[in-house]
Amino acid sequence: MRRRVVLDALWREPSRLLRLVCWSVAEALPSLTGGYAVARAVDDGFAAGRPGVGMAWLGVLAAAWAVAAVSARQVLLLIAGIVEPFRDDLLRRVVTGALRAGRGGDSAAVARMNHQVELARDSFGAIITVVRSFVFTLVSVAVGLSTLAPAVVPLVLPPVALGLGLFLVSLPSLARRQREFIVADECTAAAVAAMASGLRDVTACGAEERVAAEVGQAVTRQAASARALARVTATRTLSLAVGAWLPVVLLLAGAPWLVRQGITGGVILGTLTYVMQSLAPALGGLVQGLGVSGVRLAVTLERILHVPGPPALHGDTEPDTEPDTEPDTEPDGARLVLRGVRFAYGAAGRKAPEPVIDGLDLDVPEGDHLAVVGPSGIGKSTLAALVAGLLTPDEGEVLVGGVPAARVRPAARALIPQEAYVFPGTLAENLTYLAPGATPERVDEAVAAFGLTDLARRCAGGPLDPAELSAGERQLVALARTYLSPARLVVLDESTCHLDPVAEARAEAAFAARGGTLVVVAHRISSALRAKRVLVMDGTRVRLGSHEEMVAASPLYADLVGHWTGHWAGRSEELCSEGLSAGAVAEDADVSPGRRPEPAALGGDLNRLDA
Ligand SMILES: Nc1ncnc2c1ncn2[C@@H]1O[C@H](COP(=O)(O)OP(=O)(O)OP(=O)(O)O)[C@@H](O)[C@H]1O
Repeated sequence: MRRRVVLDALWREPSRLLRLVCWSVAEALPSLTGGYAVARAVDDGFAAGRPGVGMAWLGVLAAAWAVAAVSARQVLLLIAGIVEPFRDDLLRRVVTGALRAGRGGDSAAVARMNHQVELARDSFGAIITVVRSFVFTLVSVAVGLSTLAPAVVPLVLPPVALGLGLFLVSLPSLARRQREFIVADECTAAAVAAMASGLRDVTACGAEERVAAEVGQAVTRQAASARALARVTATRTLSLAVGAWLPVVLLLAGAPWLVRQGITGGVILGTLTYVMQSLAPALGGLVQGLGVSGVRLAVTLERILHVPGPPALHGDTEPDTEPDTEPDTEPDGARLVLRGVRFAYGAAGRKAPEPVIDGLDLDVPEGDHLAVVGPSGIGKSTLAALVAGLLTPDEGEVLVGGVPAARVRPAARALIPQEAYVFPGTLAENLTYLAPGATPERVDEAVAAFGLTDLARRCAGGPLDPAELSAGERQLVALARTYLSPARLVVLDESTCHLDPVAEARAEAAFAARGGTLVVVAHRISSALRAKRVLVMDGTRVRLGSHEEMVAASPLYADLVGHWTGHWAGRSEELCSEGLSAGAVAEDADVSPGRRPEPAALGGDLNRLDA
């Protein structure tokens, strides 16, 4: 397919090709006459004491260069006449393909392909130029040398043939490495572009480490392919050394022998001119041009024409690096199902790491309100990231509305991490970032529901300076933003940790009343009390049930509740004196039967209990 497209472009207008051959002959005149003119200028002119004759031969050379300059212009126009229709043909295929695939509106895909078409066009033009130049130069030099002195031909053409052969032998592996490098380069560019365009969301979701690891992987892969390419490029340098410089060495070393054969100094100088002025640059251009443009043309044509190629990077063991084009899917509701989920941090190939989550089954029906509790470092945030599709399980599956979490349309679910993200814009802009169509009434409702009225009054429609907001205010903005969003699955990963208990209760109540499925990684045990069900993570064991069931069934949970109770029993009086709602405090301080009061020493923060 690729070969046919290229040959079609070359043979589309045979008369143009013929004219190109003719002008190429004219352009190669300096290569044909250069060495001969120099030899004659020296032997018959300057060395023979006839500078006029010498200058006349140099004049012949100058005339050849003048003809070559005019011819170069014609050659350029003729090559453009071949290359531009080639480009049009490719572009037509791209646009037609996009329309047939029903991607007429995907202007970004067409623009990307258009860029590939431009690359293919430039590469094709470069290849025609260097191959044509090398062929005509080689033939011209061979003719010129044979005319000048057949005895020097064995010192020049065999090394050139050897160098050319070496290059052609190394070409497939050079092409493969070059291709790998281009693909790796594109992967890095794609990873960085995706990161840059989604920076705000990356920060908002707390996915910095994961994204940095992904981009880092792409950079490492590119560095490896660059090193591999550099190694093969050394072969290219060797072929240039043999083809372009060995004849020079042979001529200089063999000069005494040549002189004994009756070869004059002028002829040796003329032969050196042929080698250094014509052959070496032409061979260099060929090696460089085919090595870079040839491979680029093959790769871009492969993309444009959808020809399946060899594995993209580093042989068969490497993962496929083609961008994942599977579209995001709208989930059917917000039921959350985990089946046999196992997840461990650590790079493939290293010693198998301990799983953070192992064999987890969980069914959270739509509309449920689940609190996740457990000691610090047990895997609550990992579970939240799996549910939000930021991590993919090593085994098992995480389904949201029947769709694998990583494939769920981003707008359908939201994860709010501890570190809330507020950008420098107005409060309204921050709140409607995930819901651009939200009415002012809805925004006011969210402002009231999350206790942002004071902040709204303070900034009076002006821009927020995130650095001037307290950590709690930033969390309230992030919570209200998600509240307004269309997400049906909301995961709060300790995203209320900077709020006081009253504000936390108000925020969770707002989300519970909003509908959809709510998963709260609890920062305080009061979150668990408000939830319909509690998931207690204890090592890789988990228990699920109502608060009462968990108090009875899980010693760890009973222990956590006990610590919390003791703390808040001591804090309630203090909170009342700070002017907080007595009802809210009473709710927070409510002690259900079965909770063991403990001293206040550990405070209300669940994470202060170690596993
Ligand atoms: N990016 C990572 N790479 C390697 N290990 C990690 C990574 N993130 C977390 N871990 C490890 O996984 C385990 C679970 O971490 P996770 O953050 O899920 O716990 P957690 O229960 O949310 O803790 P906390 O309540 O303190 O936030 C910990 O041992 C942690 O060190």
